[in-house]
Amino acid sequence: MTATATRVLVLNSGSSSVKYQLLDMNPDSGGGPAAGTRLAVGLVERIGEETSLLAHTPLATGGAKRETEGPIADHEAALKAVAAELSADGLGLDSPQLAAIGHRVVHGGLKFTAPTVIDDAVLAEIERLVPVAPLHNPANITGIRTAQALRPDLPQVAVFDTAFHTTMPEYAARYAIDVATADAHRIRRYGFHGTSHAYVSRKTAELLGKDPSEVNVIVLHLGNGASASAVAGGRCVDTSMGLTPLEGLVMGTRSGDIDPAVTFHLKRVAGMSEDDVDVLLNKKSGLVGLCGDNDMREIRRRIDEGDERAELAFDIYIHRLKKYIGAYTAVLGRVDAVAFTAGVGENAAPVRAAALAGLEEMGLAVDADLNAVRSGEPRLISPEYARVAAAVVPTDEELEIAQQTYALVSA
Ligand SMILES: Nc1ncnc2c1ncn2[C@@H]1O[C@H](COP(=O)(O)OP(=O)(O)O)[C@@H](O)[C@H]1O
Ligand SMILES: CC(=O)OP(=O)(O)O
Ligand SMILES: [Mg+2]
Repeated sequence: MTATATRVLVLNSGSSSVKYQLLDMNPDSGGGPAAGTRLAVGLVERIGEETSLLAHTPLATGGAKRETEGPIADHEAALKAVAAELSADGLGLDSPQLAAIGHRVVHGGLKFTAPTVIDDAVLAEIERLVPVAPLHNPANITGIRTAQALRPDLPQVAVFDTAFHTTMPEYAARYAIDVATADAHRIRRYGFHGTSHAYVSRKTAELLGKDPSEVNVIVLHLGNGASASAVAGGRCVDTSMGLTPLEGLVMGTRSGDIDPAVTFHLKRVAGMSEDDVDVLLNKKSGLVGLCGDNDMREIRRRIDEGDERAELAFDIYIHRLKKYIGAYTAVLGRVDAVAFTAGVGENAAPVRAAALAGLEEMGLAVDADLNAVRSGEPRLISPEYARVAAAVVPTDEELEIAQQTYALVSA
């Protein structure tokens, strides 16, 4: 790495999307903590469909957002299209200012508890974990391989969703199943979205004017994938996702918690195959399974029109969320704040209002005016009298990945 190489490209490859940001980590910082100035941001959606969309905004040049629609077959093609967009703005991957590429990797198992420079052995381990993150790790691997091919000389860093959760106590991480079987197959609760839970719990402490070590926070990361975590003094003590990102909350297309006997029943009685059940629970369940839509905007629109299926889906989603708020209040003993984040948590005021409704005895309340505010900034939505703060705290997985990546390669 040269002294002038202060930029980091972050790739957050999801099952059908890639989010990316190019950041400068050291804009004349005079040795202070790497801030992270965004030079370009973008998103490729609906990869593998006819109507893929690449939206790219070159912030460094002050250029407007450019949207390109048309089929993008796979993650490799998506990354090459992103590289071409960056080049068009003079921000190409060939830049000597690029210090590293940081990758979100969803499953890191037990081995990876910190950001890691990727070599063949690391890549092999991420590959070994594909069966426990089938929607995510393959996309992450393609992202890494494509980036390596474009810039073989650069450090590629993996930042794992699971890392933040490795502090969970054994009694929260273990399933109550035969210990020998669990250990032989490394079956335990790993938890995901950790980069977001870490970032948001820290930002929530900041919003309260406290040090992270002083506060207990329940973080509700509600995106398409969704998870809750209980964070005590900056350390994760429980989280809702498990061996895979299927456990826990009701999600866009995933069932979340379910009696495992449902799967035996589907195979023995309904005649479904292992793969059928996998697809059912991961892709055809959750909100989409309940009402045909996984986008909360569309669900709210349908409810406003009196659609009962959409309303029931919403109620099931909220009921599960409430159960986790209650459970994590008990786990933490004292809660200082409940923080909503990610696409639904940051934007859907009715979800926040419904999730906290009736929890006054637990010290929780929502101020309707504050809850209606739209802003990209962390903000309180609880009235002053509430014993527990409720907040909207926008997540920034890409910034967190960039900071962790830069800290590792510039050390
Ligand atoms: N304005 C909005 N109102 C309600 N829900 C929204 C809004 N914008 C986005 N969402 C929800 O956020 C989801 C995407 O969240 P996001 O955190 O980007 O998910 P992911 O990273 O899993 O793709 C959408 O599926 C939609 O349900
Ligand atoms: C782990 C996980 O569920 O990620 P996402 O929300 O990006 O699907
Ligand atoms: Mg996400």
